[in-house]
Amino acid sequence: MEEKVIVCKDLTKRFGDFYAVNKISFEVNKGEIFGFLGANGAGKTTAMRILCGLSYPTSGEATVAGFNVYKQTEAIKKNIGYMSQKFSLYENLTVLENIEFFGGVYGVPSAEIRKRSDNLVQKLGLTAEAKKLVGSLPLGWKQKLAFSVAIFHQPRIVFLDEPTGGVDPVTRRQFWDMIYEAAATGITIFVTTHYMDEAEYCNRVTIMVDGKVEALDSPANLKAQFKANNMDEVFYQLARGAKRSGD
Ligand SMILES: Nc1ncnc2c1ncn2[C@@H]1O[C@H](COP(=O)(O)OP(=O)(O)OP(=O)(O)O)[C@@H](O)[C@H]1O
Repeated sequence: MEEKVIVCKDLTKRFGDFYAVNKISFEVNKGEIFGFLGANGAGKTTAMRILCGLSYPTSGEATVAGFNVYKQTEAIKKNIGYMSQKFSLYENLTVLENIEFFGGVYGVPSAEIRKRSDNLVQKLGLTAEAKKLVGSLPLGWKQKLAFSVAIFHQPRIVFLDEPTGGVDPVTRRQFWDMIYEAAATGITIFVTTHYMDEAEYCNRVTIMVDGKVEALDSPANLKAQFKANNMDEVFYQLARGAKRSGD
């Protein structure tokens, strides 16, 4: 049987009488690339924050890497990586200093950090930039480095919140190669995106509308189910009925 690394059952988050996340249920398998889609305000960030151990649900159940989102948030944080377009690296530290800093935060021993960081800058083709400030790198490189840093401690799951926002298509493609490589090593990828071509790269995709999971399947099955040529059409069919407007 496939190992489930995220299990959610009727997970709900209420702010006053507003249901930001409304009884969502799904399971994510080990090594899976799980896309989490929805229009602005659908509830993706709220759900993701709960799964990262940063916020408590109002009701429902969830475990992440086997740990309970109500009682074991510290254990969850140790077993995940997180990256978002907004929260990235320290611009005023060099490439190597960022790797050292975040490696340390995530509890990787110093000798191991040194060993792995050399390999990493080499693999990224950043050897010449290793001692340059991250602020001086192009956005695409920053995002690739941020992803590498987010999985530096070899977490069970990495949460990516719109990781490729604003990045050009070629670099996005390279970014996805890195995602595939990480998934092949057994790291589970939980990713939100607004790019529908990226949805096609996921093993399975969830589409949230107004706090609820309206669809969950592989891109191929979703396209068949909605008689659509691409994920853009699937998304449009589901999201056009949304009550919550974007910001
Ligand atoms: N702390 C809060 N208090 C009240 N309402 C909130 C709070 N956090 C989020 N919301 C509301 O919950 C809804 C879902 O927000 P959320 O940020 O999870 O959506 P999202 O799907 O991540 O959207 P986006 O793509 O814009 O980030 C929104 O209507 C938002 O205004």
